[in-house]
Amino acid sequence: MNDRNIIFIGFMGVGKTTVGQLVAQKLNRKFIDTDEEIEKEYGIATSEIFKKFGEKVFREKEMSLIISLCKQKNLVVSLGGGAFLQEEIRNACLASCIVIFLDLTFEKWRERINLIIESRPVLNGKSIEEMKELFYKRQEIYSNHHIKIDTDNKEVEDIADQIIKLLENRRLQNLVHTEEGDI
Ligand SMILES: Nc1ncnc2c1ncn2[C@@H]1O[C@H](COP(=O)(O)OP(=O)(O)OP(=O)(O)O)[C@@H](O)[C@H]1O
Ligand SMILES: O=C(O)C1=C[C@@H](O)[C@@H](O)[C@H](O)C1
Ligand SMILES: [Mg+2]
Repeated sequence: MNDRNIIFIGFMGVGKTTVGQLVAQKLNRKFIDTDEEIEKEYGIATSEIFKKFGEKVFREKEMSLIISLCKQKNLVVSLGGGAFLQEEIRNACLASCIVIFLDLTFEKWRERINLIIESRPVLNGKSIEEMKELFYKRQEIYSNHHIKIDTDNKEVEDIADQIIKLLENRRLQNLVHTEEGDI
């Protein structure tokens, strides 16, 4: 496996934190969840940060944190679901890291709403139709990725194993290409 950071992107609740943590553990890499890092810094939950300081402050923190993480190596990083809205973040991640998009259909995502609704301020007060609209609107920003993983009906463990296998295959392919290029 090369030393580039592995970055997880995707809509709120698709499993970036859960899968990212497991991938890091299996690869013996340090894991960072950007939401958790920002929460640690403020000592309060994301929804409280939004309420007290506003979304703009959260997004600025998100930007400086992710840009600095992109300068490091060997990390597994799960981004907040809205981080890729910022072009600078997208560009930095795509240029220096392996960006993995965890995809989930809206039908499967809606089965998870109860697990996440309380802690995601962006979903707060939205009707299911509004959430659906946001879900589809966000797909465009997630189309900026290196690897896409369909996660419908898959266990977290299987998703993590699939990702590790894929990364290993890519590494082997790159080795072959490099050797061919050297001849
Ligand atoms: N493959 C899966 N199968 C079943 N449940 C899952 C799966 N992946 C994640 N979950 C559950 O869905 C919920 C949301 O997962 P998680 O917090 O990892 O999402 P996230 O992508 O990090 O969201 P956010 O962008 O808001 O940080 C959790 O309760 C988690 O246990
Ligand atoms: O999709 C979003 O805009 C967000 C997702 C969460 O991970 C948090 O970063 C925050 O709640 C905003
Ligand atoms: Mg998360």
